[in-house]
Amino acid sequence: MDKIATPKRTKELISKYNFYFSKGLGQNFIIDQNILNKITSAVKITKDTEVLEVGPGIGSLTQSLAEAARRVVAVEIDQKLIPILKESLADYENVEVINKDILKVDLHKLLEEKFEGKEIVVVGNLPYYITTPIIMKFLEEKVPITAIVIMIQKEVADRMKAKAGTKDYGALSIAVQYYCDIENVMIVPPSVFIPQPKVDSSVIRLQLLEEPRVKVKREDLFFKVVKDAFGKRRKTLLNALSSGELGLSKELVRRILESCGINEMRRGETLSIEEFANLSNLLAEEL
Ligand SMILES: C[S@@+](CC[C@H](N)C(=O)[O-])C[C@H]1O[C@@H](n2cnc3c(N)ncnc32)[C@H](O)[C@@H]1O
Repeated sequence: MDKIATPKRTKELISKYNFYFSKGLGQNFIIDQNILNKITSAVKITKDTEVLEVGPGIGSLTQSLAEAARRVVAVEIDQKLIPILKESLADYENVEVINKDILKVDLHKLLEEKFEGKEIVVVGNLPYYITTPIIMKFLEEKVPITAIVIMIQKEVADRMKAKAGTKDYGALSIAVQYYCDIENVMIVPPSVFIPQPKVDSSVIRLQLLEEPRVKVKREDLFFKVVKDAFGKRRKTLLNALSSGELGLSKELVRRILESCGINEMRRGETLSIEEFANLSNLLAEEL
């Protein structure tokens, strides 16, 4: 079948199958082939590239990916889309569609079963209601992937990229920057989707680092310190860390901050990822 990313072809397919959009599943389909071409080129496909696509919808992006990549496995939760995908992807022998919730998939098993594993890239115009859980699942489970190329709400992309001391900087910035380098691909207006979302979207490429950006003694502790520090943004570090889930005493927090050379009156949002690592490493020795 020829390319379906035009308003006319998309509407034809949707009406042929009596498909109705589910807002709850974050369904906004791209109807502009140029955008799909740019996403596909951001995947930086080589002869070894295998793609795991999250949420193929009616298969518009899947078509472009399948033309360039060695293999595409697309995981779609909505059973109503499966017959449409069968039709739109009928000509692509290197595509497999799996009708599952990506959050419930055993990713290591899936990758092992479906791919050769030389270079796996996760790609998706993600359902916005679960963007962060999806990305964090891939990162935290340490799935052997090279990169993640995703379209997400611009506001969420801004938070991922944010640097210390800015208003967007938070636990999400640290979590993503701990595992990845982040590259901007483009900003996408609502007009290229049906139905149109209310906000701008961003396409970004997360390039997985070979080693996390900073060395930490205990990863769980590092992320707990980050969580507590940002939990109460208006509090000083001393107060935030001594009233957080870690249950640390003021005396201990004061001593650790002093050993790290961090002023206790600073707020979590001013600490760099290196400072958080330093702090959690000293704490690891005391707990
Ligand atoms: C924003 S749409 C993108 C559709 C298509 N890739 C495009 O760009 O036109 C998000 C897609 O993710 C699917 N989806 C939502 N939640 C999902 C989940 N938990 N697992 C897998 N797919 C999901 C939706 O049904 C929808 O098809």
